[in-house]
Amino acid sequence: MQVFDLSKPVAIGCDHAGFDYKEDLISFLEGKGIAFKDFGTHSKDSVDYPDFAHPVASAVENGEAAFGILLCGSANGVAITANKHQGIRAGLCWGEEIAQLVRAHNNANIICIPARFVREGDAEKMVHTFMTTEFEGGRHGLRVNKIACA
Ligand SMILES: O=C(CO)[C@H](O)[C@H](O)[C@H](O)COP(=O)(O)O
Repeated sequence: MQVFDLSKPVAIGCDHAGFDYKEDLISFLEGKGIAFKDFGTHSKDSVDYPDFAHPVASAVENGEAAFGILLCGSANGVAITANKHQGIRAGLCWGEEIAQLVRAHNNANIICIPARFVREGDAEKMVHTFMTTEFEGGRHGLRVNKIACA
């Protein structure tokens, strides 16, 4: 099922801790024929996660990207950063069920993956689940509508 507008690229970014997983997820997207925009980082050299999380969040926020994938060691840094952006709902996911719930209940538009705490294959499964799960709306829509601050 296509949930996101995949005529737009997927925005993906990470820090040094997420670099290997980002490369794996890029291969995963390529294997599915899904376009992506890689916002870096491009090596395992130590960097600061906000420098990569902000551009990914901006791309999703301004409609340039279908959805976002962010990775760092714990995923807390990228999630906290991305959620500073209006219209961004970035959810920290560590398993397929959480990836399903963050879409179905929270209408998340960025998945944040803790590379140092999940297996690479599980990251692929979570991204697949995230991008194929529809938002349920209903009572969850009422709640999501209450998230934004004026
Ligand atoms: O997990 C992170 C932020 O939430 C980052 O990946 C950092 O890398 C993490 O804080 C660990 O930092 P380090 O410089 O790799 O020791």
